[in-house]
This record gives sequence, structure tokens and C-alpha cells, in this order.
Amino acid sequence: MAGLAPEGSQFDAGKFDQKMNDLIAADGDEFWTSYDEVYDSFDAMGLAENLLRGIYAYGFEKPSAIQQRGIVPFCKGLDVIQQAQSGTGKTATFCSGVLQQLDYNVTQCQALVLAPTRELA
Ligand SMILES: Nc1ncnc2c1ncn2[C@@H]1O[C@H](COP(=O)(O)OP(=O)(O)OP(=O)(O)O)[C@@H](O)[C@H]1O
Repeated sequence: MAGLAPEGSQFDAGKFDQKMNDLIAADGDEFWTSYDEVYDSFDAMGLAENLLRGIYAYGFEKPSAIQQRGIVPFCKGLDVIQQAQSGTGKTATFCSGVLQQLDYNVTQCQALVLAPTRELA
């Protein structure tokens, strides 16, 4: 029937869980369920000078709780899942992480942000 995913391509939660468990077991040293480093200033995060200037130009003087914990692992290129209440600065967290990693000499697309607009509506 039109519109249906091909046979075998549907998401299988059981297989996904099994795959995740295998990955965690195999690479346990590289998998954290929390990240303990906290940076209580933007200066301390080692951000690029132009990015830092932009952050301060926006009037952001001190990083929020999620920013204190979330920007640096993002900048290190880690795969991260972050969760915080609405309005606590998540957008600036992942934007800072993306901007820090961009190569400004490259004109091709370097980042893609997918947002669940239904939840934001
Ligand atoms: N460190 C900061 N200092 C001052 N203002 C900030 C800081 N970080 C974010 N803001 C401001 O706080 C407001 C909320 O931030 P933001 O939209 O990033 O939060 P969010 O967690 O992504 O929200 P939502 O869950 O609703 O998408 C924005 O107006 C943003 O400019």
C-alpha cells in the first residue's frame, strides 16, 4: 500500500534497545550518563573569540545551568542528549556548540538542526 514503509524497515524498539545495550557494553568507558564538568562563565569554556563576543553582545553575562554543563561537551564533538525546562537556554546551548565547531572558511552546510515544531507550538 502507498505510504507504508517497506517491509523490514519499521522501527523495532526491542532491536533498538538490544543494539544500545550492546554498544554500552562494548564501549562502556566512552559512554556517560551524566557529565560533571561545570563552567560558571562563558570565558572559561574556551570558546572562539568571535563567538564569545557575540554571546556578550546579546547581553548574556553568565551561562544558565544547562549552558554551564551543556556547551563544552557539545564543543568537544560528543554526541549529547540534554534536557532542561523550557526557557532555560537550551537553544543558545546547542547554537554555541554548533557555532564553535563551524569552519568559517567552508561555505557548504555544516550543521542541521531538526526541531519538533509541534511541541514548540
Ligand atoms: N545566559 C543567558 N543570559 C541571559 N539570557 C539568556 C541566556 N541564555 C538564554 N537567554 C535568554 O533566555 C530566553 C530563553 O532561552 P532559550 O530560548 O534558549 O531557552 P530554551 O530552553 O531553548 O527554551 P524552549 O524550551 O522554550 O525552547 C531567550 O530570550 C534567551 O535569549
